[in-house]
Amino acid sequence: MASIISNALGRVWPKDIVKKAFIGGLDDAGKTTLLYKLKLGEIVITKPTIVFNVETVPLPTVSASPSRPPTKLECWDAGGCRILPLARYYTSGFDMIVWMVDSSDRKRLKESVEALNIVANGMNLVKDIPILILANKQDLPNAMSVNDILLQIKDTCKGRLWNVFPSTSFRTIDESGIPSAFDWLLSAVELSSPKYCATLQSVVPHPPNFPLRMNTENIFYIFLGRTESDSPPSVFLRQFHTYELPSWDHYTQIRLTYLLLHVEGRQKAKETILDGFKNYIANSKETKGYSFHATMTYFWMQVVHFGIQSMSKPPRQSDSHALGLSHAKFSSDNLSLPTIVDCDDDFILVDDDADQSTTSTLAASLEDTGVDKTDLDFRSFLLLNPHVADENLWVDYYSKPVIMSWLARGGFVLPDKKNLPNLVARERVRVTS
Ligand SMILES: Nc1nc2c(ncn2[C@@H]2O[C@H](COP(=O)(O)OP(=O)(O)OP(=O)(O)O)[C@@H](O)[C@H]2O)c(=O)[nH]1
Ligand SMILES: [Mg+2]
Repeated sequence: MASIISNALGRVWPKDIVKKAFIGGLDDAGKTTLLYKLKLGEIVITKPTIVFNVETVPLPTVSASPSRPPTKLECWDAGGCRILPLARYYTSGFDMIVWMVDSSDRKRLKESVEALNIVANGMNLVKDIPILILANKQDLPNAMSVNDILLQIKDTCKGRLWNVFPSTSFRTIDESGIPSAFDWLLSAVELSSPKYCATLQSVVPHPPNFPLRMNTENIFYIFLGRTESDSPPSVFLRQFHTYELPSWDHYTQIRLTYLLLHVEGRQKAKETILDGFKNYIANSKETKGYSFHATMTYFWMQVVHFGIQSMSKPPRQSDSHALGLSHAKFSSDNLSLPTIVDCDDDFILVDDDADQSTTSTLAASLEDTGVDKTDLDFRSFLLLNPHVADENLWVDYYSKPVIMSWLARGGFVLPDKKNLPNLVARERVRVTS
């Protein structure tokens, strides 16, 4: 009887989901302060933690997020001084790692990265779980930027889902950067779980540098729905080459851009996308009323590429196999963070991809396997980059007269409002005082 009542109550008031987080970092990084900020909503006076503080706290979320199943975090706040050498004995059964860096302590960044390396890579138990790096104490004037920290840490996190977010406990929760960071982390945890397809409704990350415009959320859900009935990548790419895609809308162009960047690497894909889109519009029956726009095409290529790089994770091996791709092509090296070069078309993220096989070869090889019915990585990409659903994203970068000019249509024109999204732009994601 008791169980019937508890089941019925469970349906009306679903039980909280509890995820387990390992909160690590050097001593003095601000781990305990964060823990009690989450627990009590205020700053407490801390002493160096000897072993662990363990508290279950409500998940801080971005207020604009649609409702997730109620989620709590069981946080294991590890003492930076004494526990890190012993961390390997404790880090089992965790769903995520939160790594805190004191952004104001430039001298100890290397030490922090080395400690993270021990925790993240020194033990099998946490090999696949996502890592959120909090660039903490952003309220201090000399704080290092997210980008400084990201560039130091990227090799340590290679091959897994990770991201760096700015944070401070010395602001209100809404202004602390913490909700966006944990939104990303929970999405990453869900994406790491084999069950994530069933919980899509609960995952709408909001990367802090791309706030969602009104209506984008609805379009985003439509996009997610479309991934379920998408043709396999091989068929889709073949249709692109034979000018037979069923539609030529924003979704189609984003998916094409995503697949081509993934498959060919940025340098080769740049050509395929610019020339290919131009030819497609000229030759397809579905493109009446469209004209090729070089700057817009380039703009979206940059946004999608930035999104792929921000995911910082190669497709799961099983997906690569399902897609009929060689593991070498999708090795984590290929998707490591890019180098940033300053060249004549703004700051560009560059992949030095050695493998430059053509898309049509890929389409053929994918088709040979006959097993590429899933397109999970594009779904993952959408989940972590919902802003790509916003067809008007260019408005933040270009004024209308510039983007509508003949010059911009015929060739690439730099934005007149702000730089194109790139790793450098992440620096601006700072907590303002
Ligand atoms: N300015 C600033 N100070 C912070 C912030 N977070 C924590 N602190 C301060 O940093 C110091 C260390 O904070 P703790 O939370 O004890 O650091 P911890 O990482 O738990 O340190 P251990 O327990 O020794 O590993 C304290 O003086 C905090 O008040 C922040 O966001 N901004
Ligand atoms: Mg502590």
